Amino acid sequence: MSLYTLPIRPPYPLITCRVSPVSAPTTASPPPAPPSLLPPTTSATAVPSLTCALQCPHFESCSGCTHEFNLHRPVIVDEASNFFKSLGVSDFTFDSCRLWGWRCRAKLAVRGLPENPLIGLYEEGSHNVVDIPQCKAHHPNINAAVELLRKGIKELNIEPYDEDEGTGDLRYVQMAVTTYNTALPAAERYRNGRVQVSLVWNSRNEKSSNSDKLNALAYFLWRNAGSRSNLHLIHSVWANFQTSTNNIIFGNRWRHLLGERDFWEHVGGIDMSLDPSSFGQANTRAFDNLLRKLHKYVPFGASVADLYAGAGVIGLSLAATKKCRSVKCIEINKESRPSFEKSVDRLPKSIEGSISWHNADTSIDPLSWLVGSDVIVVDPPRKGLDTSLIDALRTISSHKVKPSLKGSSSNIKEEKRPWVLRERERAKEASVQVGRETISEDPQSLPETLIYISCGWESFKEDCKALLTNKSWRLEKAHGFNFFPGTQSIEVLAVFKRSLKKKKTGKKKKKQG
Ligand SMILES: C[S@@+](CC[C@H](N)C(=O)[O-])C[C@H]1O[C@@H](n2cnc3c(N)ncnc32)[C@H](O)[C@@H]1O
Repeated sequence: MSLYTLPIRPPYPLITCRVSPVSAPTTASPPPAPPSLLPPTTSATAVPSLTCALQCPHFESCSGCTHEFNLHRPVIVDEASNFFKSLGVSDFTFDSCRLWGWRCRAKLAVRGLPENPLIGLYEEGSHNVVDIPQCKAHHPNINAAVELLRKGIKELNIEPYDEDEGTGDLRYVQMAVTTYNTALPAAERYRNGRVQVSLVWNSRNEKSSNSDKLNALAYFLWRNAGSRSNLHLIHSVWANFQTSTNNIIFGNRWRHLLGERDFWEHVGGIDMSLDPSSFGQANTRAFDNLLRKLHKYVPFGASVADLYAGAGVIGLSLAATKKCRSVKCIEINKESRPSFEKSVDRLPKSIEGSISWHNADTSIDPLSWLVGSDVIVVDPPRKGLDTSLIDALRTISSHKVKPSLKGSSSNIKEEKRPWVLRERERAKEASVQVGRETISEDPQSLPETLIYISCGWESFKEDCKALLTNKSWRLEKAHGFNFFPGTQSIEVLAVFKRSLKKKKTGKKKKKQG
């Protein structure tokens, strides 16, 4: 196959259908369904479910999607709506977002043989890899890049990884699409996204014996679809080195091989740099919708703590759009730091507040991150909030914050635990401060707003109940976003307000009359 015939255009139109508040879509037109995939019915009543049907040939063999119909409204939306209603929030909204071609970031296993590589996801409950060349969730250019990779593996005799033997060259590939291209009209950017390819190579480093093959594969991709080719599909090629026999996809060593080093995306009103080693949201457009909704709940000039921050996209987006007095981002993965630093450099120069990023574990000494901020944003992994953070949030109202002589620290019980002191010291050393530290936050203030962004519905429900049971917080708003169409997962944005204790005045009520 000639490379110039690779499908860079989506086989189906990219459609967004928006539903808010919870109701059926009215404007979506479906992708043309391959006849063989249509359910055996022609009745008019079947039309609504087909309107938003997945129509993917890999459905059922691949574990990526679990639901074929009504992509615009996962069943869990009803449950979420009822859950929030039971907690007093009856105006839960759900944004259906883009239904096909939404995944801009995919990690795919590479198995099989050089002449017949399998590039895809594991079959449910097994380690058998299913090839998914026509995945309907992937941005179409991820599928195009996968086809090019497959061709390279065959031509260059690259050995896919053999899990049982621990042998082979290529273990996984991460494909991430950037739609940041200011040379194109805005309406064309998504469709013309370019792919950053990260090859997870089964060797310790770039000097290992199979590194010639790695370079040959990288050059193959670049020669055929890099910036000098007619088909500029590949943004860059990276290598990650991993020899461990566990299930962890990435090793610690990353090398940029070809193409642009920096990968930019425009979300939440800012330009954001994302190295392949940093966490990035898979559904870029839906994330942008969520960020724009989130902005509404943060007052201008607020002090914000962004916990589980990754490269700090939420915090930086708030710093730029809400002119925050201070923003501190807390993240456990040190690899996210360079992306944060590059993104800060692109913020408008007019931003005057203090911005910092801390390489720290939020579960250790969480109170120290909460005090001094007006708004806390948490965006934990699927397992939800760390117990120590929930405890700190639940008891925060009872912490007495007295003015200290230096005015620089709160009077929360003097810390003596050595591991906490060590973590504080380490986090201090590994932090990045931008802007004026002196105008930062009011060390006496306690947060009044908690914004919880969740990708794990079950853990969210537990955390939500835990926050509400002792009445330290009340739920004010909740919104859902279709981050993962084809699955039963949704992303939730929930806004909590801290219940302020009523002061006892000591005055007796005057008797009437
Ligand atoms: C769902 S991601 C969100 C990242 C970021 N908010 C974004 O949207 O790009 C969760 C992040 O939490 C980080 N994380 C996990 N456990 C953590 C912990 N105990 N302390 C701090 N960060 C943690 C992960 O490394 C990951 O970057």
